[in-house]
Amino acid sequence: MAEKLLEANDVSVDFRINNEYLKAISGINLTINRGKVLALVGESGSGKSTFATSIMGLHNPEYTKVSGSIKVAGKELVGLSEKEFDDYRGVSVGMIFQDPLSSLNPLMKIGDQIAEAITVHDKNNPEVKNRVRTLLNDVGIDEEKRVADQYPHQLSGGMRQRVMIAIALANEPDLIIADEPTTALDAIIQAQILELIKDIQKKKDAGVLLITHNLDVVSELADDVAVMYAGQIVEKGSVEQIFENPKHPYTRSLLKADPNNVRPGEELYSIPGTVPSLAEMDFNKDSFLQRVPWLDEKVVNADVPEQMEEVEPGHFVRGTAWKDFSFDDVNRNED
Ligand SMILES: Nc1ncnc2c1ncn2[C@@H]1O[C@H](COP(=O)(O)OP(=O)(O)OP(=O)(O)O)[C@@H](O)[C@H]1O
Ligand code: NI
Repeated sequence: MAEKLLEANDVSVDFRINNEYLKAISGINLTINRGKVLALVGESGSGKSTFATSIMGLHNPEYTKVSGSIKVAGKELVGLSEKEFDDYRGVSVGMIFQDPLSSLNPLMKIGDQIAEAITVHDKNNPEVKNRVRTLLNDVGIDEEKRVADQYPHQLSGGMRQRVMIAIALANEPDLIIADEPTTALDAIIQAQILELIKDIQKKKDAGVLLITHNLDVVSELADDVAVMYAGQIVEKGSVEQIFENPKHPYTRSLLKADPNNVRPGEELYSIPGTVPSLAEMDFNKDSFLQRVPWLDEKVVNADVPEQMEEVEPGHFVRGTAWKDFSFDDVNRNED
């Protein structure tokens, strides 16, 4: 049996807004095995970061409720105190954020920040300096001595992201979460950083949760894909299943709207409508159907079975409306 590094079962997150709790994600079931990359995709506002943040224990408990079960390397995280989360964070799981500049301390030298990430958990380690250099080397920085003495603003965006990755790796976590790790970088640097994440993942045999809007990146890096819409997983499976045999109309729409697929001279398809706000969400329905203009109201408003349907081994789809869809339907006009 493959070792499960992440097991999320029936995970929900509610945010308190104006004294009322609103659900942002609901019923999330996802697993990542050792050595595997799971890509989480979906439009802006679908709940991807809300899920990632719950694994890191970074939601403010004063206005956030996380329920269900999230196990990392077998350890239950839901219900941990902040102190317990502090001991866990960075040790079993490391996170790479989109914007390194806002996550790094502007007043602290790079070497000291990496050392801090190590020493938080092993304060008297005499080898810290060496370890910092090794980490910088691991993320492809050759001039590790010079870089260790610099401040974040003295580095390029790509270098800063490498430093962030070094920090995420400081304690050799089994699980790495990368939330849009390359969005702020230009194309060449993006490719280098992704290559780096892939190398590290292979070398450490880590599990990776990769959140990205770039489906090319997904097809290159991911083993499995989960598609999120309006706070729920609407489809999941292997990367081949999702790309070659997409079932849910949302998955099909996302693939069709992929800018990597647009041919020269062709206009890029954009999905009509928008992702619902938290107040508008209905977790008993297949929310995406509201954005399919030609669908019958009865179909749109039908309640959806709680369990996803397994359409082929390991390939799961939410709801039933997809059964009536052909691939061309995504394209269909109202007439
Ligand atoms: N702390 C919060 N308080 C209230 N609402 C929140 C909070 N964080 C996120 N939300 C809401 O939850 C929903 C999901 O947001 P989330 O950031 O998880 O989406 P996302 O899929 O990561 O989007 P993006 O691709 O833009 O990063 C959105 O409607 C967002 O406004
Ligand atoms: Ni996000």
